[in-house]
Amino acid sequence: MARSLGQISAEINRQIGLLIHRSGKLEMIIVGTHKAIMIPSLAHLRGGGGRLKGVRLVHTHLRGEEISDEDLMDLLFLRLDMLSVLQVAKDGQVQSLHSAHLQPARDGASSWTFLDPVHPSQQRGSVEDIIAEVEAGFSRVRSLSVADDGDRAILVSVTAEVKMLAEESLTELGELARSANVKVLDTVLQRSRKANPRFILGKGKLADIMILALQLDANLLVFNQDLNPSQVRSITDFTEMRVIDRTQLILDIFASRALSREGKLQVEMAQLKYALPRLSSRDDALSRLSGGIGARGPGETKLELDRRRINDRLSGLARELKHVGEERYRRRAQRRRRDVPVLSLVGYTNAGKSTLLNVLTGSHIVAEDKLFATLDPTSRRLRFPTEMEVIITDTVGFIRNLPAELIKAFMATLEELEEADLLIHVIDVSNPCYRDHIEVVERLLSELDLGHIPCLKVFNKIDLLADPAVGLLEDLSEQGVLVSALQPETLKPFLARAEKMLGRILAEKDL
Ligand SMILES: Nc1nc2c(ncn2[C@@H]2O[C@H](COP(=O)(O)OP(=O)(O)OP(=O)(O)O)[C@@H](O)[C@H]2O)c(=O)[nH]1
Ligand SMILES: [Mg+2]
Repeated sequence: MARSLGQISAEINRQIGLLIHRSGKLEMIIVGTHKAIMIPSLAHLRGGGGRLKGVRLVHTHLRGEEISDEDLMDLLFLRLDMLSVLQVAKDGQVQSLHSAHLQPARDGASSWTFLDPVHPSQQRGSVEDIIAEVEAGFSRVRSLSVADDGDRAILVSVTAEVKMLAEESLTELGELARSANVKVLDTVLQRSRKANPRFILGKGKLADIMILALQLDANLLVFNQDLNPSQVRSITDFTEMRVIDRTQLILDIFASRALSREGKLQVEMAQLKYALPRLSSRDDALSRLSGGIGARGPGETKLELDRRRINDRLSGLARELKHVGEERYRRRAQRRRRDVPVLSLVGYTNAGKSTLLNVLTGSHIVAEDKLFATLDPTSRRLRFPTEMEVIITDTVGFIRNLPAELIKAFMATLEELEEADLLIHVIDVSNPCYRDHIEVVERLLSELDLGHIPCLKVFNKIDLLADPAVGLLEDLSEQGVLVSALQPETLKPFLARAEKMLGRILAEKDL
C-alpha cells in the first residue's frame, strides 16, 4: 500500500491521506495539494470507545518534510490514534515512515511521542498494541483523578485586566463551578489586550487547553468571559468539548436552586432570554447551548423549543409572573397596612445573609458555603430587644458582572427590596476581595434604584479574621457594625444599632 500511495502521490504531485479505523477498515481517502491535505470534520465518528477517535491518519509528504506542526495539531484536535507521514521521493519511491501519537501522562512539555522513523517494509510491533497502550494510559490518568459523575471542567479566562483582578475573578469562577457541582481540573488564564474574535484565544493557546483537557479527561470548558454564539460554535467544533460561559454557569446554578414558583418562572425566563439571541438557524445550536451543565431545573425541556415557541413561552411567562407578582403585591400591601417595618438583607453572594437571618429569627433556611444558596426571598418576623417587631427579608446575593438579563429577570423579587425601610448590607470581611464586593453591591443597588434607602453595613465573619491589620477593626466599626453570625453574642450591638436607625427612619417618615 505504501508503494502505491507513493507512486500515485508523486504522479499527481499531491499529498494523499488515508484515515484508517482500528478495525483496519478505510474510513476515508483524502487528496490534498502538493504540500497539505485538509481533513474534513470527523464529528460523526463515534470514537473508539476511549479517549481517542479510533482512526489513524497515514499521509504522504512529497518534499521530504517530517511531521509538521500542523500534523501535530491534527493529531491533537482530531484525537487521532496515530499520525504517520510517508516520505516519498520525486520518483515515487517510498523512503521512511514517521509516526507520532499523543502522550497520556503529563510529564514536562511534550504532549506527543514520536516513533523512530522506519521504512514501511521494516516495521516491527503492531500499531494496535501501541494504540491500546495509549488508551490504557489515558484511562489510568483518569482513574487517578477522583472519579465522579459530575462535569469535569477546565476554567478559562481571557482578559486584559491586571493580573490580580484576573486571578480573583477566576477564583470566583471556580467557586461558581463548585457551587454547580462541577469539578475544576485546572484553570487557564490568558492575559491579552485583544481577544481573538473567532476563538477568543489564539489557536496555540487553544491547543494547549485541548492537550490539558485530553490529559485530565475534561468534558467541559468554562469561559469567564461572555461568549457570543459563533464563538461557542467555533470552540465547540474545534475542541469537540462542551463550552459554556460565566452567565450560563450562573443560570445553571439559579436553575438548580430556584424553589418557589416565582423563582422557577424567573429562571426560566432568564434562560430563554439568554438562549434566544444565541439561536441560530444552523443545526443543533440550541441543544448545544442549552446543554449547560446538563441544563438542569426548570426550562430544561423547554429549551428544546424553537425560536417562535420560545417567544410564545416568554410572553406566557411574563403573564404568569405578573399574576404571581400581583399576589405578592397583595401580601405586601397587607403587611404595610399593619405597619410593620421591613429590614432587608442584601449583599454579595456567600456573605452570610441567610445565616444571619437564621440566627436572628431562629429559622432554618438554607445557608451553605456555596454561591447563590438563596434564590427565593424569605421573610421572617424579628422582635427587637425593646419589643419592636419588624420583618426581615433575605434576598438573592449579588455578584460582579451579573448579567443584565438576570437582573431583569429577578426584578420582581428585588421589588421586595423597594419596600424595605432599612437595608442591611452584609459583608464577608474574611474574603480578601470584600472591598470590591461592597462596590459591586452598592453599584447594583443604585442601578436598581435602591440607593436612596438607608443602609447599615454589617461586617460579618469577624471570627475568621485571625490577625486583622492594625486599625482595620476600628476603621470598619466607623463604617458599620462588626459581627459574626456564628457568635450570637456579637449580634447585640448590631441589633441596637439597627433599632436606633430604624427608629430615626420611622420618625422621619411620620413627620
Ligand atoms: N466563619 C463564619 N462563617 C460564616 C459566618 N456567617 C456565615 N458563615 C458561613 O458562610 C457561608 C455562607 O453563608 P450563607 O448564609 O449561605 O450566605 P448568603 O449570604 O445567604 O449566601 P447566598 O444565599 O449564596 O447569597 C455558610 O457556609 C455559613 O456557614 C460567620 O460569621 N463566620
Ligand atoms: Mg443565602
